[in-house]
Amino acid sequence: MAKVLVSDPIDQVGIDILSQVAQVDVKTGLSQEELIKIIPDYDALMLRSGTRVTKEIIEAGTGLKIIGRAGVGVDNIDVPSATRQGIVVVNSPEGNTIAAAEHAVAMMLALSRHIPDANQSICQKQWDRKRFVGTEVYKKTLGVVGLGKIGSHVASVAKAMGMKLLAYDPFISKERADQLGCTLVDLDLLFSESDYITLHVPKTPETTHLINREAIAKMKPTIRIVNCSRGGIIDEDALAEAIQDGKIGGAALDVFEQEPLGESKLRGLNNVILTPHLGASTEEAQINVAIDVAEQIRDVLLGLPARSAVNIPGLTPDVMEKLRPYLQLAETLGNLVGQLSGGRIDLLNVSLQGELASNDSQPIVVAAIKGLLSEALRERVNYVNAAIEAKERGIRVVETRDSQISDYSGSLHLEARGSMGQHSVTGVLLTTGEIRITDLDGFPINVPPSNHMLFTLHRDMPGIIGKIGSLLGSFNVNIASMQVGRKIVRGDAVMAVSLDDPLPSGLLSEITKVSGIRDAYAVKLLVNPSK
Ligand SMILES: NC(=O)c1ccc[n+]([C@@H]2O[C@H](COP(=O)([O-])OP(=O)(O)OC[C@H]3O[C@@H](n4cnc5c(N)ncnc54)[C@H](O)[C@@H]3O)[C@@H](O)[C@H]2O)c1
Ligand SMILES: O=C(O)[C@H](O)COP(=O)(O)O
Repeated sequence: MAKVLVSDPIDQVGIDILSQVAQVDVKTGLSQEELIKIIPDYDALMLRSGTRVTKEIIEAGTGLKIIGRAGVGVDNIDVPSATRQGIVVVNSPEGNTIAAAEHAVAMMLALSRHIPDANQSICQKQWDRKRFVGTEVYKKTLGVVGLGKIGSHVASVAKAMGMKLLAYDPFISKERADQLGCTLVDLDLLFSESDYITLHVPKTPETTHLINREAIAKMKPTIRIVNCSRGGIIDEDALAEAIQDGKIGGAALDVFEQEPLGESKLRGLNNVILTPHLGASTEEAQINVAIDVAEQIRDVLLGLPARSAVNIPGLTPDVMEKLRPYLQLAETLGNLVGQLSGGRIDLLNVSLQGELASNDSQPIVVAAIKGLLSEALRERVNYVNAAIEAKERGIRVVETRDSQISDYSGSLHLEARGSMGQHSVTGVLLTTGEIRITDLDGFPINVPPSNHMLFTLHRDMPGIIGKIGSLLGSFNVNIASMQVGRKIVRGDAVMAVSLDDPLPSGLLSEITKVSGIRDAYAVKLLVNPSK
């Protein structure tokens, strides 16, 4: 039975889903060393933002197939290392959107009406109404930085409260901003015109310290800043200084450069509200993310695709069902062209022809690369790391589509070029789902792939087929089927022979010595025996 480690608190509903297919161990608060020690035992890891999944943990997790983040941000996971190791990383992109957006709105209103300070004062038995006169958000300008899922919801709620909306998001269309009632502006204008700023961007090199001394200098002295996105988007020292110097009106932060928050100048300042990364902490959001991620872990452990993988294209089960035979076709052809080419490959051309050209090509291209590399990398290559392995090996992958080309309803053509020359193969799927190899190096053939195959390039002349047959017979190798493809009579031809047995060592070189044989290739393909 598969084993899943849950290293942060997640809702029981997630544990129940995982328990259908795996032994689930919940061990929270582990140190890096403890995690490194136990992770080799597990097939899957499920976590929130509390666990840092470093390169060392990933390298120790030799059995890991999937890491599931019960939330949005995967910045606590070394995704490139997971990808290199072929581990799928999944998250829940929408499960906590509403929770985080509502927290941002709550922070904005709490800042405006001094709610935490007023609460503290009344708890200290004071009745101070003068000190806590607030401001209304109605008719004030809110600058939304990042108009994605959370930013959009905040914008809609703010609109309903009568706020004017400015937005900065270089990746969002004017139409989308218009739909939300936001005016898209540049950052400088957003800084100078806003009464409130709310941040909803991922942490990237561009967004790190987006709110710094220079940015603060452009803002109104009454500005209130809310950050419920990621720590580090605000320069916390610059912010604390600006609050102390009265250069801004206030700030509410849910996320911090270091979490848990250590020594910080922000603690205890007037007009500053701090919460311990509570954006996603609602009952509803925790149920949503736990179900979303646990289901994906369960599916991957059962060999099904994940719907929200961050390091491979997410495929819904119905799309996967449709694509599965094509992935098998692409992998088989990739494996075949890789073995024909041998040596170092520099270029793989993947051409989707006919009806196949209308499919989502990315998984098909990845399957072809996986097949190509499987000779060298065996089970180390999978759908997650195939593209990165190809890149690291200097293999340029070019994809073309032509809906006009195919003789069949849809075909896949692969061409590999490398240190030992160039080879091409074409294959199709029959209506039964079976694969046919329909072309090899430009010669038309029609053969199903089989576990043991022999291909020759030879001169089309009398007697050559008989000689190959006798040679195979003399080594006790049984022929299952044989076919010759040629373009002109007595020109060049290819022979595709399916064998019941592997080619014994030494036989291939005997075959190449037969007069008229230009080249011969022994190929092993992984073929489902039922097909
Ligand atoms: N506090 C919490 O508990 C909590 C909960 C959920 C999400 N989050 C965080 O909130 C943030 C937003 O999440 P989301 O689900 O809305 O993500 P999202 O991907 O839907 O939206 C992010 C938006 O930021 C925009 N963006 C990217 N780079 C930008 C840049 N340089 N300048 C301006 N805009 C830029 C993108 O175009 C996108 O529209 C993320 O950082 C996420 O990790 C925090
Ligand atoms: O990225 C997220 O989903 C939020 O930061 C929530 O993090 P959490 O799951 O640790 O609450």
